[in-house]
Amino acid sequence: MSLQGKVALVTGAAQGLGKGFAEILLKNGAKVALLDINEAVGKDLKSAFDKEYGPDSTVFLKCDVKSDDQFKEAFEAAIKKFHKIDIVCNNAGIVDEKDWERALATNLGGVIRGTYLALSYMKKQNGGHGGVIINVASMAGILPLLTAPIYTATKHGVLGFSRAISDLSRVCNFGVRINTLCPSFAETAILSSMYSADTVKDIPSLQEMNRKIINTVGILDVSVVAEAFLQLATDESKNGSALMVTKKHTGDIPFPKVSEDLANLSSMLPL
Ligand SMILES: NC(=O)C1=CN([C@@H]2O[C@H](COP(=O)(O)OP(=O)(O)OC[C@H]3O[C@@H](n4cnc5c(N)ncnc54)[C@H](O)[C@@H]3O)[C@@H](O)[C@H]2O)C=CC1
Ligand SMILES: CCCCCC(=O)/C=C/C=C\C/C=C\C/C=C\CCCC(=O)O
Repeated sequence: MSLQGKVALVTGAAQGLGKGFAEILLKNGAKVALLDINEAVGKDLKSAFDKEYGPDSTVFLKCDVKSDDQFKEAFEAAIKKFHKIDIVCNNAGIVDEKDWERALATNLGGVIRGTYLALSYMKKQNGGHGGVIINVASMAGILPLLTAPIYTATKHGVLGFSRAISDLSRVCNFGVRINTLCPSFAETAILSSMYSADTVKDIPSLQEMNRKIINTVGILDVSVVAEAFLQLATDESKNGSALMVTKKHTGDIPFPKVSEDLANLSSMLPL
């Protein structure tokens, strides 16, 4: 699928991976609605993008993904500006092991809200013309990160929700592909939480353990994760994929698609 003339909406777009996703979309000819809770950083990024891609290629919309109202208003403002939406990336996420309800509402709640809103605008049954949703989980959606159990739970939730809703979208012919991105550690501000009291509380040995984990698995460049994101957006054979991105390998996690072949269900369960 060519991105020329397509319209995308990215949450948590002001910095880090979201900024990388927005930039690769712009480089490939899409227009992008940049949503973020951080207005100052988001507006600075919009100004930088204006110089490179022209002022009509992006819009910055202040939006907290924890708020139904703000999220809906942002979708409406994006459609008012660009007249349609083809691609939605639910990327905003935080680490907060102390206020676990905030972490859950942001990481999992934000993805669920964003996915339902995207479907309501894009699915064919509502008069939409289809599209693609990319939800950002993490390798911590597949493996446990012992220093961040709440974060791990939210990302397992993102992956589970995305797999189920993508099966539903496929079986019900919504015309919307839904894929999940599962990166390992990448070079962004969120990594500082690996060494902060919010994550490791007052157990210094866990900080050392985090250092060892990161030294062992390495840190990805944002551009590598952005290329993987681009695959999920443009490759129309990717529908219900969960793409893992590590220093060694980028590839689909080989989950079975049970909804397409219920006949193999019993062989997958210990019944
Ligand atoms: N950097 C990494 O090592 C990895 C990050 N991820 C995930 O990638 C996503 C992006 O993270 P990074 O770019 O690394 O972090 P980051 O901290 O650099 O960027 C996160 C962005 O989300 C925004 N944000 C936070 N709460 C928000 C809210 N309630 N509403 C709207 N925007 C909000 C922030 O203002 C910020 O611009 C997150 O979901 C994270 O869990 C996944 C795997 C690895
Ligand atoms: C709490 C900080 C979160 C940082 C962002 C993030 O989501 C990073 C996740 C990376 C991996 C998490 C999963 C398990 C950790 C253990 C081994 C990692 C093996 C992955 C690999 O690269 O081979």
